[in-house]
Amino acid sequence: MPQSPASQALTSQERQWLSDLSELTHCNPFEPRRIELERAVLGADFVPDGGAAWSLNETTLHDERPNVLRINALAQQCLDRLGSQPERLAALGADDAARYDDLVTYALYYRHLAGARNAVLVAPSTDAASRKSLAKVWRALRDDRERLLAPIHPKVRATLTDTPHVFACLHQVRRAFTQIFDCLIGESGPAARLRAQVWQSIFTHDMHRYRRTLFRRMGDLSTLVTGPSGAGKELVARAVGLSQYRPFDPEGERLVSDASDKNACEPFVALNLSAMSPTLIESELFGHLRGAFTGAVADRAGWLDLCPPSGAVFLDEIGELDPAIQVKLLRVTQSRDFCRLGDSRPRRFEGKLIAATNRDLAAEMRQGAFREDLYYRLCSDRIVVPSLREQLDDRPEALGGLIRFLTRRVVGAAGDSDDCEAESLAHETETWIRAHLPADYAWPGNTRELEQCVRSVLVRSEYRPPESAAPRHREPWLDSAARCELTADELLNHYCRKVHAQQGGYEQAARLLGLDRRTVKTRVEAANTGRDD
Ligand SMILES: Nc1ncnc2c1ncn2[C@@H]1O[C@H](COP(=O)(O)OP(=O)(O)OP(=O)(O)O)[C@@H](O)[C@H]1O
Repeated sequence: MPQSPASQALTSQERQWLSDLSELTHCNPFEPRRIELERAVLGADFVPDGGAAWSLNETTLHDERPNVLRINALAQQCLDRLGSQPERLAALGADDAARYDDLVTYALYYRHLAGARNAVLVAPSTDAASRKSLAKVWRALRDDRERLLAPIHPKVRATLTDTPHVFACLHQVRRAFTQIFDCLIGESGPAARLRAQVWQSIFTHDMHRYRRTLFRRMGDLSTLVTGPSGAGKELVARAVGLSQYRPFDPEGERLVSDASDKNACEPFVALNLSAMSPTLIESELFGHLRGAFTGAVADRAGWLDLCPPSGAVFLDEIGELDPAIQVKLLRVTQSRDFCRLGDSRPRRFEGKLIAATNRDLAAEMRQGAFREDLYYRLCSDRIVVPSLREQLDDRPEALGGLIRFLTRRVVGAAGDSDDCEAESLAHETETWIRAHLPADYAWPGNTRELEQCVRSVLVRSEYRPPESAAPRHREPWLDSAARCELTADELLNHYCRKVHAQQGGYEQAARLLGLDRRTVKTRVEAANTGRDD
């Protein structure tokens, strides 16, 4: 068997390039580091595309980004070159073989799993037709991988990951990417950081370790999603829940524990605790035996029972949970055990628990309204969802992108004429908002409110904000200006920021202010860094 360090099969340049590509395949695609790795892999071929991290916009789909297309082409060239020299592959040591395997995995992901046409593969419930497509993709990927790895020395090849696990991981990556990239939209810094947090909650910060061992254990960690109402907590929970690892069974050519498994429910079940009585919550979660309470006419399995190992139960508004049920839930988070109402036989919860709240759970805990031990069980993996206001403070232009996304959803854009309809509604809504709402409007209902605003403009050509949102806070810098406490520079910085927020872009603000775009940007950034209001 060839020894790792002695292997001369790769030149040092090739080894470095493969190492960079390997890092790229294992990094969080929503962190700025991903862009740096693209730059390292592409060298002079890298094209700056303006983004600090991947985000959805109307023109670029993730697998159509120019840098991704270039990396794909380079990966294919490298595969062709090494493939035409099997004697070099036969001489690879274990470390180099692992690097080469990452190249193969990368190329096969883009060949077989990425791309809009394969969206059917990642749908949560799998019908017969999509199972057939999945089996077809599996066979193609397996055969390609076998062929590409065949020249490697058998003993070295045995150290590489087995193909079903590779396929299961790639499928999971595809599902997670779709859930995060396509559903959690927003071009601001806080929205980008949210996507990165969600990816990390699924795969942790170390994808190597995740693929080696953690993929089996993530269900043991509960996730807590916090943030204001309507900001997208359920969307985040859904993204995490639907992106859990599902092993692949090569015999049955299917992902294990899919919705067709006996007794298993859908992989993501959401319960809104604030809308249910304590008895109903217990019965829904834990299940009950016949006669356990008035109205329990038959035995019933709870969602904790029905949830498949790769699924998730989402408890919305966890802050409202009755103290007696908190105790039972604590047991589930500690030992995964629970009993049905009226039963003493312990049962096991196999899935993942995700909870959300818009309350300050730490404060509730200090006041004794929420159990401390349960709080600490839940908060090891916490995702904080930013408010819409935070997103717009960071980047006022993000409003346009969000409106376009929501109008497409409202109009249901599917073809060219629907697209035009959505575009015109988006324009109408944005114009209305900029003309009628203050630039610093608080959006107390967050993205949900923005969606309502889109609908309202569609129906009534106007939007009436809730009364509670009407009183606006007065920006402190205006008071400082009235007291003549600001320097001319500070005054101009704040004024530029206000105009920029109202106009929604640097270009427009520069026109109105009679300044050049760069000056406006510098002054807005100076006002933001000062953060004195
Ligand atoms: N980042 C986002 N991208 C796309 N849509 C979003 C985003 N955030 C929120 N939405 C949309 O806003 C609405 C409210 O989202 P969601 O129900 O997830 O909020 P929530 O924080 O769970 O609210 P609540 O606290 O009231 O339960 C949904 O229609 C959702 O699709």
